[in-house]
Amino acid sequence: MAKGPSNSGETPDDGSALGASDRSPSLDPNEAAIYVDGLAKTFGSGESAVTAVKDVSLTVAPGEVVGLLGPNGAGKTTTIKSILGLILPDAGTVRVHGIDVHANPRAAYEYVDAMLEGARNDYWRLTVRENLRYFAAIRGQDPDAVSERHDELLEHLDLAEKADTAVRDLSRGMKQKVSLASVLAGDISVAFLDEPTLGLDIESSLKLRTELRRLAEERGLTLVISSHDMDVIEDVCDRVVIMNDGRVVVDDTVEDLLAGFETKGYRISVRGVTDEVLADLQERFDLTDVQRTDDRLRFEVAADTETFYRLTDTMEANNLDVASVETVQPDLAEAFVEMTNGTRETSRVNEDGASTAQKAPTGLSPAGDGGDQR
Ligand SMILES: Nc1ncnc2c1ncn2[C@@H]1O[C@H](COP(=O)(O)OP(=O)(O)OP(=O)(O)O)[C@@H](O)[C@H]1O
Repeated sequence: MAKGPSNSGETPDDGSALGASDRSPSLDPNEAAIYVDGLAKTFGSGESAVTAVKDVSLTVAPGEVVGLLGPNGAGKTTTIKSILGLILPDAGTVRVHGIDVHANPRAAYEYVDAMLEGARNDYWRLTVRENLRYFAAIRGQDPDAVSERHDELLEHLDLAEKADTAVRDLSRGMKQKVSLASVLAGDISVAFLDEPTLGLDIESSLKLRTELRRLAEERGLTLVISSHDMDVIEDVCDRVVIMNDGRVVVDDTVEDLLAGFETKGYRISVRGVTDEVLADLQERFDLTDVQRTDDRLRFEVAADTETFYRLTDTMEANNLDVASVETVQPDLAEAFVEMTNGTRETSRVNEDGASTAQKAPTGLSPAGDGGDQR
């Protein structure tokens, strides 16, 4: 079993925060598996200073699976390394299961591990099982005492047959799974996984997603996953945190995030459209991907329900023959691009913050209640 919330007997010392923000995450620091409040970090000084993280607050409940996304340079790695105690922030509090990571790094380290850069953490000359034993041992566990759990892990990750093979002789996808198994071998309760499905074929990727959900649901493992594969995020994560320019710009369930896209799209195919009618439609509606073939016109249109009815009325009034209408659902990849390119992200945190917090099944707050993000 993954370790439960703080059993160290340590009482969080709220006064110890490094200039904690007045915008505190809603989950109690003792209840949260991960508690970050007002995190800030600038590298270098003077003209060459780079502010990597500006004022990041987030909480993750035990057993929750969160996707951490953002474009290059958004501040994800700095945030993760700060939670792991690898970077000392300029300001902010970071706790793992109630333990202040910077005041008590060794105690916090008992609970947390990370697979940050793919399959680099393993010893390629050792066999798969030897790697697991090694990583359990450096976490202070007797490898013989946990061998049954390791067998189970190997079984679930489809690595049992390769248990006695040297890691260097495995395929890239297999190495990736060994890397994950090594992180989990130490019986930690919080894991950061960077691109966990990289190099896996579809079947292995799907199996791994199922396994990650099982570990979260059955063992209460808390996971923070970053991936460029939005399908993985959609499949595995309860919640998505999107960072941009050193800040959290979205903190929401995948479902609510997509539901927030009021304007869905439609793909329409229609006959009998003259150039004049097309010009009129283009002036009145947001048509994209317009293609004409023979007598048929195909286009996409971004429209809420009301606009869609106005469009169908217009088409009817012009005696157009509608051949087909399909809805185009927004997906997470689209949402991500919009949230990190446009201005929408700031309004989402500011306007939706409170209501999202109520809707979220975990009862966690989104990215604080605005504060400096305004
Ligand atoms: N050690 C460092 N020294 C100087 N600048 C740094 C350092 N680490 C990160 N940065 C800068 O801080 C900003 C945030 O970087 P960070 O690595 O946290 O972003 P990221 O979201 O993880 O990006 P990526 O997806 O590219 O890994 C970037 O502008 C980066 O160049």
